[in-house]
Amino acid sequence: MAPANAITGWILAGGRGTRMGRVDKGLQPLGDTTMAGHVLARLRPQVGAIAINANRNLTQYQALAGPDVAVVADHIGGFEGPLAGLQTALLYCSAHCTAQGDTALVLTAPCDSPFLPPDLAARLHAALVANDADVALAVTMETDPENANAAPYRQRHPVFSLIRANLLPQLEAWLATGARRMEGWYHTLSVAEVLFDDAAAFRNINTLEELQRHAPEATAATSAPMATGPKSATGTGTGAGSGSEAEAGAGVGAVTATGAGAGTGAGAAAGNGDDNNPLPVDQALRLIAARVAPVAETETVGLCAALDRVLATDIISPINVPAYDNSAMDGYALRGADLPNVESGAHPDAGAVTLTVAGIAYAGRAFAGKVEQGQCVRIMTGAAMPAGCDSVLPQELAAAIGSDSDSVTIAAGVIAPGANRRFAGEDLALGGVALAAGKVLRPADLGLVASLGIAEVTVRRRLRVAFFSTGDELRALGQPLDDGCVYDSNRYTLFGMLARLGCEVIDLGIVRDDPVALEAALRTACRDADAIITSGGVSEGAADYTRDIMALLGDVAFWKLAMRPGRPLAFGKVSDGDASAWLFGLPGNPVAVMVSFYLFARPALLRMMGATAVAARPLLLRARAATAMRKRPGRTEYQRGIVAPGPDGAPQVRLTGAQGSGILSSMTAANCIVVLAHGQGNVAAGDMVDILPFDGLI
Ligand SMILES: Nc1nc2c(c(=O)[nH]1)N[C@H]1C(S)=C(S)[C@@H](COP(=O)(O)OP(=O)(O)OC[C@H]3O[C@@H](n4cnc5c(N)ncnc54)[C@H](O)[C@@H]3O)O[C@H]1N2
Ligand code: MOO
Ligand SMILES: [Mg+2]
Repeated sequence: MAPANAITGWILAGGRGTRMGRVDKGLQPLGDTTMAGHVLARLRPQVGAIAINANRNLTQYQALAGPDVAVVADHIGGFEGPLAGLQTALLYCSAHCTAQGDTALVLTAPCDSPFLPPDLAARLHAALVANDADVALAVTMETDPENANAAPYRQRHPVFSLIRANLLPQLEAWLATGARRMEGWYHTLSVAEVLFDDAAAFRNINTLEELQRHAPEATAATSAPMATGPKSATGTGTGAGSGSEAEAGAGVGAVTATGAGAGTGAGAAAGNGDDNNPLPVDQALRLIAARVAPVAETETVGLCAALDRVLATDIISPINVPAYDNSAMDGYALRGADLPNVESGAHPDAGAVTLTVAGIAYAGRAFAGKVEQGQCVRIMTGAAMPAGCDSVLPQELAAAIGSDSDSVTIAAGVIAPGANRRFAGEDLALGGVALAAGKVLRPADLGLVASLGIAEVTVRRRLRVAFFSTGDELRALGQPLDDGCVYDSNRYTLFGMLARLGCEVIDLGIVRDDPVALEAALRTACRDADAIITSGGVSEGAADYTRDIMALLGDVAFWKLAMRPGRPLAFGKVSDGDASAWLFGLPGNPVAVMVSFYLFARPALLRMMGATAVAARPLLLRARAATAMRKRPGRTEYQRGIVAPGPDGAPQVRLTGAQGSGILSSMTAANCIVVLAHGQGNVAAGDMVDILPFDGLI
């Protein structure tokens, strides 16, 4: 078979188009066709077959490409980036390509690179064969446009690669760790780099402005004859990633960290989540945060019912609060210009003035007249400032009050002009954002909304979370405790943690280590819930079917995390027909289930509830260690602690005693978790450590 025939051209058009305002990039007009149209035209002569990998507007792509081109959506949903696109390519190839086994090859090209070289396939193929590599990818020499004197550097373009289709199992294993960057996976393969002279051929178009600018050139390019001719390949190596959006937007690494409690500290090595390379906590947090999204549905509820719910839309203040300038004190409203001049005399009485009381202003009953020079008004806290007045003398600061309360004497320097006056709108300004969407409504927020005269608010619907315990050894309350059995405590801890978060809970009970029962429970949970929390069965036990069934029903990664407790964790999406739910498979040990919940499930559930990233992040504080603490570097440890004021009044923390992950009493005794960072070693008494206080967390 001629090399070109063994190659399936795979146009990566499944991105979100984030940098272009979320438009479907491939369908953006460019010259005489669309961006994907150019890529198609340039790839077609180079390959045996061609397919477009798109996640939106599949019909339009089909119309653009014609009937001989397959249009294929990602196998895993959620716009997971080019590596998911590549997985789809390899799956597609195993089912549809004429070539199979060693000879089947996929050539990827992003839909936003309309100037790709006409000899891309030929040169990558020559290098792949010459080096007996898994992948051949394009490299260019680039110079820094900001610094003409800087040395040129090698730029790898992983989205322009020729890859063996039989690498599907390796790719799937890699994806199962949650990793999504093309370059990351390529580091595990043998890669041949091919240096192309024409760096401009790999330009990708990221903005509408660039699209317009390149239009004339693009039109010319499609009609130009295609040059061919392989050049020599260079060996394997590493380099920087391509600037293509397809790659940049793909990796979960592009998502900002979610947070506290991660504590990887300096020197956290990148792990992929297996036994030998446990995944650092912050990486797992990022992987999870990159996938979950808030539920879309909202509801409008009365103010009291909104407590602990998540605000769905900004609350814009319909009024100024306070609505009018008013007094902060009971006393005398006056004109600042009438105050005695501090400089006017050495004798304390020298600068005193006496003002005539012209009337009285109550909260809710304003003084209607105008205050003239030399006058003041007796005023109560909250009463509107009388016209002409800008300052209030608290009554206890008056030097003297006339016998009929008809005058008040003020000494020099007692108050400054403008004192004790509250301005209209100083709390909340008319038209301003009083509360922003994503706020978890607390008592102060209810009060603030009420101060605006607003009786109802729009909140996200409650999150529905199903949960169950797994394990044949578990007994429900009320059952006799047979030999070798334990009462199911995790379901009660989970109930408490979920209820505190304000979730609608669906308790699916204890599920035996039986594939049929586990599958039924997961399918039910998928249909009824947004998220599923299970405990147990995520480690390696011989009797555990949990992992197999989770994997069967969804795209679930089983990680080993660099943390203790809570080392094993399953996370992913399980589906039943159209229904799907995010699954958090927490470890069975009773402390591990809680730590994993607070660390991973809680922030993700809060994000799904619509809370802002900041609200979802647990708060870490510092406290002094009262005693030494043993700690092994290379994993984050979550020890149970009791924090209290030390001899100097500053927070001081001691451990609760035995820290085994089965010792639930360590959690009940604790009022905080001591978070010992990934890189940290033993802690000496007196060292400062991070703590996660339970108040606010649980
Ligand atoms: N060979 C290895 N063994 C284990 C590893 C490992 O990495 N390699 N990890 C250990 C760690 S760490 C944990 S944590 C556990 C997690 O195991 P599973 O998630 O598979 O949980 P189970 O085996 O089902 O149960 C563990 C433990 O917890 C008790 N349990 C479970 N559910 C409940 C419940 N609802 N209420 C009360 N107690 C429960 C269960 O009886 C076990 O004692 O794996 C280690 N092993
Ligand atoms: O997660 Mo396990 O609890 O570390 O013992
Ligand atoms: Mg187990």
